Amino acid sequence: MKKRGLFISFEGIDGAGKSTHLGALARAFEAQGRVVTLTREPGGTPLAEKLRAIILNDTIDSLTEVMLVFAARREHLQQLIEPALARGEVVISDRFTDATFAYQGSGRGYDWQTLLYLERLVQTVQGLEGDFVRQPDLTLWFELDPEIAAQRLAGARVPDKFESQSAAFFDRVSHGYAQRLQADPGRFARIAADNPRETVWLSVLQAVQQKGWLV
Ligand SMILES: Nc1ncnc2c1ncn2[C@@H]1O[C@H](COP(=O)(O)OP(=O)(O)O)[C@@H](O)[C@H]1O
Ligand SMILES: Cc1cn([C@H]2C[C@H](O)[C@@H](COP(=O)(O)OP(=O)(O)O)O2)c(=O)[nH]c1=O
Repeated sequence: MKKRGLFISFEGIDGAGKSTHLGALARAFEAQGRVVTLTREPGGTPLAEKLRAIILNDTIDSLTEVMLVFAARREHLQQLIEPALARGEVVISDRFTDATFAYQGSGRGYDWQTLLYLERLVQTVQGLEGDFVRQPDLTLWFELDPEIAAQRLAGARVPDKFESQSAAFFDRVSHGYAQRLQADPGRFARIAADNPRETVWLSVLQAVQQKGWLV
């Protein structure tokens, strides 16, 4: 029998440790016989990757940025995520829509209500029982003090447009994630990302096991 598709997103401020564990989670699912699509936002398709390059590197007005992010998401959903879920795969995405609320909404101060409207518009997809708004089945929120994240990133890689933002910006981004969790607590698992890598990995595994998706 075909397995039900699963959609998992990784969220948190830059440097929180998401990329460190994405591949390991994919391998854990593959070891238990699941087909995994590993992807990221902005990006995941050729067009969305082109938009990513603009979003991450160009200085653009905040509404333009929001629309590019959502355009990339629509393309990503339609071309990659929905087909993979329909095939019964596990889709693991390095960021999804919560990042828009955290970065464009709380970080940059873009109007939250407009983001909610665009989210509904862009993420409405067709299901067997009618249209619904696609959200991840589980969002792993890597929670880390912005000061620690900045220390980890210093020297690790050349910062892009967002990574070079101030600690105050990332404080606001963290509050944005907290607000998203409050609005839909059942979808989130909080990962204490200030722990050593091995402990963080066990928290990731435990969150997925608690859902009954891995043994
Ligand atoms: N638990 C941890 N403790 C210390 N350093 C870490 C930990 N997890 C990741 N790192 C390091 O911190 C940096 C940022 O991690 P990364 O996974 O790239 O974060 P993100 O994908 O969330 O931006 C990398 O240099 C990584 O090796
Ligand atoms: C998905 C998304 C990402 N972003 C930002 C957050 C990150 O700083 C950046 C790219 O994320 P990420 O892939 O985590 O960066 P890296 O490859 O350097 O680890 O895009 C937004 O501002 N809004 C969004 O909706």
